[in-house]
Amino acid sequence: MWRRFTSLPLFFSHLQQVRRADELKICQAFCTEIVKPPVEGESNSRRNNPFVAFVLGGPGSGKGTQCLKIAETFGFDHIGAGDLLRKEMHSDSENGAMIQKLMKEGSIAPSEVTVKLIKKAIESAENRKFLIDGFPRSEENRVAYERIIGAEPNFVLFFDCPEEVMVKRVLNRNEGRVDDNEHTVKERLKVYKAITLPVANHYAKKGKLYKVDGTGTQEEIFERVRPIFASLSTLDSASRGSGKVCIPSPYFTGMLLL
Ligand SMILES: Nc1ncnc2c1ncn2[C@@H]1O[C@H](COP(=O)(O)OP(=O)(O)OP(=O)(O)O)[C@@H](O)[C@H]1O
Ligand SMILES: O=c1ccn([C@@H]2O[C@H](COP(=O)(O)O)[C@@H](O)[C@H]2O)c(=O)[nH]1
Ligand SMILES: [Mg+2]
Repeated sequence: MWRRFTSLPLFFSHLQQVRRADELKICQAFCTEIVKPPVEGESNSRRNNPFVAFVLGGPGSGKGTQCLKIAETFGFDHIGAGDLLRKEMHSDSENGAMIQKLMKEGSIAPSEVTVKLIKKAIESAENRKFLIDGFPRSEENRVAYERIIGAEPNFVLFFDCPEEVMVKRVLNRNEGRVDDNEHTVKERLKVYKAITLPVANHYAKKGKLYKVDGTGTQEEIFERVRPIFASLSTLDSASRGSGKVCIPSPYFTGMLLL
């Protein structure tokens, strides 16, 4: 073995490499491995694979508010599924009336309509890092997205918030939304518990769900979110070339209780 090393420094550098490899294995055992976000100047194949974080939580849990902060701080594009549908509703689209009716009822639009709008938003963006806010709303949405886009999200951010807090926030929101009223919010909560929470559970089982306490001030919540995205940036530079990064698992809180 000594013959392989012509000098003592070379031998110690080999020992260091072995130690780093061992440390990496230990780190991987405690981490959720996700594909790292693309960086400028990368090869086309990596750039063509967008980095996607789904953002889920009940109505009024603060998804949109936090997405704006994440997008601004960490350079993501914010795609609000509900925003895309509202834009479609206010356009001359053939689906406008159907979307308005579903929104008023607190129901979910057909997957093909929503996924088509999301796909268009991803494809027309310069950026390759996306927050997809308020989607998927159902298992059917999830399956349609993964089939049409051809990939799972890199991870899922979930805002956990008590019902009474969410209802209060929705009823205080003053943006002229057709669904910001007591009747619709009650329907939306039913749909959320029955149809959307199973999607969050699906990703929790896969180790992709990061649950964040959605109570407190907007700033307090963002301080809980920040380390998740900060670890992506830090590990991105540390792992350049490997195509993978790890998010340390303290943020992973496992299954949601239904
Ligand atoms: N931490 C907070 N404390 C108090 N109000 C908040 C907080 N976060 C957001 N809000 C306000 O609550 C309302 C709902 O927030 P937001 O629109 O971000 O929720 P959402 O999860 O996107 O809801 P929806 O699913 O209905 O789109 C907004 O008026 C927002 O300004
Ligand atoms: O994937 C989606 C997202 C939204 N909707 C409909 O829009 C409203 C409002 O959505 P927000 O994300 O809260 O803005 C929602 O209640 C659904 O009716 C949808 O169908 N599919
Ligand atoms: Mg929203």
